[in-house]
Amino acid sequence: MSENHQNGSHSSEIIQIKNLWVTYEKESVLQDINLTVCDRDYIGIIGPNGGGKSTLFKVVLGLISPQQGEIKILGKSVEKGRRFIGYVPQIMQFDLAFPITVAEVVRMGRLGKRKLLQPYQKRDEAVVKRVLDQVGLLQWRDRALSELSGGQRQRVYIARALATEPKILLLDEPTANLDQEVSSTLYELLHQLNEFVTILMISHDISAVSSYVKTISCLNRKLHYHNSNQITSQMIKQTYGNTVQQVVHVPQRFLAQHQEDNNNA
Ligand SMILES: Nc1ncnc2c1ncn2[C@@H]1O[C@H](COP(=O)(O)OP(=O)(O)OP(=O)(O)O)[C@@H](O)[C@H]1O
Repeated sequence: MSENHQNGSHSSEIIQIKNLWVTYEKESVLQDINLTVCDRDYIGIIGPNGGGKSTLFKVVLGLISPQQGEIKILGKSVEKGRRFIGYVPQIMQFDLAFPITVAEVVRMGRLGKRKLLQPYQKRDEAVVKRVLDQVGLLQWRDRALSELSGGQRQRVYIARALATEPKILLLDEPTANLDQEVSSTLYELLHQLNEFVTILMISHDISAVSSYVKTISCLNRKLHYHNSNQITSQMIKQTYGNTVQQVVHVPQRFLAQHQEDNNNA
């Protein structure tokens, strides 16, 4: 069963996941995951700690192999298709004492585009300039990474992912440790990038997610895709298995009324 686009609103399929199972030490962390991601989708993936969100990204990136199931990226195997993915991991551990400039970090995104030991080409520099401009940091290109704020650094890592010229961006908790205002600016940036790139974003910040993404997937070992960005109390209970306020502290005003909630009212 395909988990999304049952309305047939999009055409080109970017990622297809079918009957995917991942097991660590006899414990199934991902159970029969089915998901179709289409061009320019912007999917927020929410779920409890340990629900398998990062594991899902790792399988899509080919960092771990599933026990069962199939993944296609632009119709290709993970091995061939992952070059179309730009990845922004959960916590970027850069030693800020290391003397590296913003442009040098972003240029790392071009490493996979060159032959070993080949110097950077003019085209690499043009891409670095373009993506720094896209994230609003062109004037910071020669500054040391350590001089930037947390929000600006996150933009640098997004620019590094964009420098790979991806069709898909995977972001794992991009606003972790950022305050609300900086997070909002980052979500605005992602909204702009979504005009030309498909986005899958893991977040615990479910009230923000519902404001910015197009659709939501709830993952707690099993995946439930919702063809809407409206979060209902039923979705939260289904995913977190408990009452909403106890588990995720989401203000009631962010919860859309589910059809059954309305019927029961
Ligand atoms: N390499 C591993 N070996 C064994 N168990 C693992 C491994 N990686 C993850 N796990 C376990 O798999 C489960 C899912 O982990 P995962 O990191 O995918 O969850 P998550 O939803 O991303 O969690 P969080 O929101 O806390 O980041 C957890 O119980 C975790 O302990």
